Amino acid sequence: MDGKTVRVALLGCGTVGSEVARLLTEQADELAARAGAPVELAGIAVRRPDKHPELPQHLLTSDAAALVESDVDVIVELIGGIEPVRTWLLTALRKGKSVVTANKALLAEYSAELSEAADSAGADLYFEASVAGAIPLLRPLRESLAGDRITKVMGIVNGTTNFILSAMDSSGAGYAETLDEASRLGYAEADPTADVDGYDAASKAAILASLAFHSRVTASDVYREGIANVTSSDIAAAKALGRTVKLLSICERVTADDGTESVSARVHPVMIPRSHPLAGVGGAFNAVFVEADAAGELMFYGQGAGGAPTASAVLGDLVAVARNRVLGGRGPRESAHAALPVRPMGQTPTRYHISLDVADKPGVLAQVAQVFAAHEVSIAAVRQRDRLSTASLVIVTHLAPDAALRATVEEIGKMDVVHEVVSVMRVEGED
Ligand SMILES: NC(=O)C1=CN([C@@H]2O[C@H](COP(=O)(O)OP(=O)(O)OC[C@H]3O[C@@H](n4cnc5c(N)ncnc54)[C@H](O)[C@@H]3O)[C@@H](O)[C@H]2O)C=CC1
Ligand SMILES: N[C@@H](CC=O)C(=O)O
Ligand code: NA
Repeated sequence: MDGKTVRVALLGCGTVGSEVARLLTEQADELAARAGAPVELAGIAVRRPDKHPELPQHLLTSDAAALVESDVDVIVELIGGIEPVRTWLLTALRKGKSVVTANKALLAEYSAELSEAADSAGADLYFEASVAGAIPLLRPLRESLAGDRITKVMGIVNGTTNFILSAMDSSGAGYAETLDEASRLGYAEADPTADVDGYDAASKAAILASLAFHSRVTASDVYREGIANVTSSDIAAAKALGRTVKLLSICERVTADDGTESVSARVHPVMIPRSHPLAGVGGAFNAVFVEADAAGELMFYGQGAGGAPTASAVLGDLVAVARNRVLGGRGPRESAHAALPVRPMGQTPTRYHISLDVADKPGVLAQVAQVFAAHEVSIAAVRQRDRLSTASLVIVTHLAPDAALRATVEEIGKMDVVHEVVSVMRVEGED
């Protein structure tokens, strides 16, 4: 062992923090060998020390701010949320302490400020656990693909919603009971509306788009729809067409006709063919496709949530920052030099699947088709099935600006011949 001991402060000891504490203790010798110096857990900030008889009592404190200011080299932040964590981490970075965090909500809004603080003091800011849990994804984007031009990053990055959608699809299980189960298993956020309303996936999309396109994309730049409005009708409509419903984060480099580039970053439910590789990603697993000019298509797959998988990514970062300190170097800095603007959702090209119950009489299909034509939306496929007095009409469009598709759906919903708009959902993964 050649370096001096790296002293670590752990902030938060819940689902992920408790696994980090366990692995740090159990694997101390291995971690020291990999880092080049002993990695010592110097203190653990918890809200109520008396509630943690399982932890070494001499390490516990309820004063996280004081622990941050104490003689430690690295802060591992696993509390979550914006404040007071943001202030503590800025203080730590400005004093040259390195930070490892899984806090996507914080990074998606304040990564510029945090990175500047890290740069000015020569400290490291690592956050592999913040997106897709255990899956090595951010370091491949930041480092392995630094020589390529990434065009798209698309995937399932929220374990809780994937767990719920998989259950709805396979067993028809209810939404609320499946969400409770996801919380019990440690997948859901402290406030699970962050998962089901798509905020968590939007934060992750912001982090992914920023890294992939060397730009600054914040969570508020990301178009967001969660799964709260996904109904059993949507699931059934998808099944009837050999598709399934997934909540995807989609980050794309969009090139306009005049050659100018922008970034589209969005989170919403989509229908994808059952044959698509993302369709088979079940439970709390995550999977992300990356497309790059030279590399072509890459797929990253693994456990995206849960204590131990997330702790794996945290410890990987911890070894990296400890090694950097031992060797006297730093990891890669934030790279936002391309500064691409964010394209509004309305101008982003998407495709829709629309299921309608319409009056079963001549000319209805032509009337519906006229509305599409009026909005310059071209239809890729139509399927009609007659029932007693109504017909079911399923329409899949070609790519069109999302605003035009929305306007089409709104107008169709108002037509007298349309009895019900049964399901409307964007489509991905088809030619
Ligand atoms: N659970 C998961 O699967 C994943 C979680 N994350 C992120 O990791 C972070 C931690 O998540 P979990 O462990 O799931 O949350 P958790 O809610 O289980 O743990 C957070 C802990 O922080 C403690 N805490 C709150 N305020 C504190 C304070 N002022 N001082 C000391 N402790 C305080 C809470 O009492 C709780 O024990 C969050 O940022 C979350 O978004 C990231 C990837 C996956
Ligand atoms: N709540 C998140 C946890 C991991 O980031 C999820 O469900 O994916
Ligand atoms: Na990860």
